[in-house]
Amino acid sequence: MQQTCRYMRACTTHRASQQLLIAFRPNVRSIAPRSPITQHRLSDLKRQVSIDSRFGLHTSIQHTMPLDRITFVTGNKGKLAEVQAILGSYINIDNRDLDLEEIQGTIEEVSSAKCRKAAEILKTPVLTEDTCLCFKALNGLPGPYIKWFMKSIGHDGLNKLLAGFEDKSAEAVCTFAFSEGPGCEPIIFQGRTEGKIVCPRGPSNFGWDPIFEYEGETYAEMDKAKKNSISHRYKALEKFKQFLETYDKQEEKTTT
Ligand SMILES: O=c1nc[nH]c2c1ncn2[C@H]1C[C@H](O)[C@@H](COP(=O)(O)OP(=O)(O)OP(=O)(O)O)O1
Ligand SMILES: [Mg+2]
Repeated sequence: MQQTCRYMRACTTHRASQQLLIAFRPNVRSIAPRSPITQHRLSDLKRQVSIDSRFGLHTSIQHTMPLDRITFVTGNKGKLAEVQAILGSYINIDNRDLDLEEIQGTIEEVSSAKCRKAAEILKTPVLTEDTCLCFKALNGLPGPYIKWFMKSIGHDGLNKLLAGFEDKSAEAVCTFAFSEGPGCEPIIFQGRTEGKIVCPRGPSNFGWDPIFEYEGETYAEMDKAKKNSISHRYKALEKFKQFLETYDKQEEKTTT
């Protein structure tokens, strides 16, 4: 289902500013569905906003911006192909490859930081993604640092990391972050698939696919449609799709 919203978006996460805008402009709606707006008296709101403006908080209104397309920011062709296959019939996907800094931290922190930066640069709704591969025997490492491990030690080295452990189980974790634009706090959608680390089997055209086995088949051995129906990425995108549908309904309700 594609979305065609015909109202303006108030690009602010500040609750009082949202309420004030809605009071004055019937065609302005909050863009922060996760933060319910409480009913304040308008005078209180005005006072709060003027107090806030002394501290430099400000509200920007973007022009009508239908959420019928989204920019997926990634330099990874494998990710892009899967996102297009899973999400392409729900929303139009543009791709940009930006060299975004990936900070150290929890999965959610890394993903949110990437998304905030992308929204600031592109000034448009953005989707970013960060993938982790977590070995149980190593307490979740390499986790978000899997890209650097892959580059330096490859499939063979990743297998050797687990040589001294009985437990070869691993979890693939996919974390999407969506922001509606600069200053809009990212919303996180995560999917996890459990598998185990094995010697490489199948074509080597996407990262660690050949060494991640799920129910007897590596991701690389699987037919693409099958991977896209059980993968960490699929599970995360299912949550994002639900969000898009809920969001669409909320917006329809507020425009009638
Ligand atoms: O389904 C997957 N199957 C196999 N390998 C995968 C998968 N998904 C990501 N990968 C690899 C790519 C990169 O080596 C690392 C994640 O690092 P990550 O920073 O998220 O990806 P990236 O830098 O290639 O692209 P981006 O521009 O979106 O940050 O795991
Ligand atoms: Mg990356």
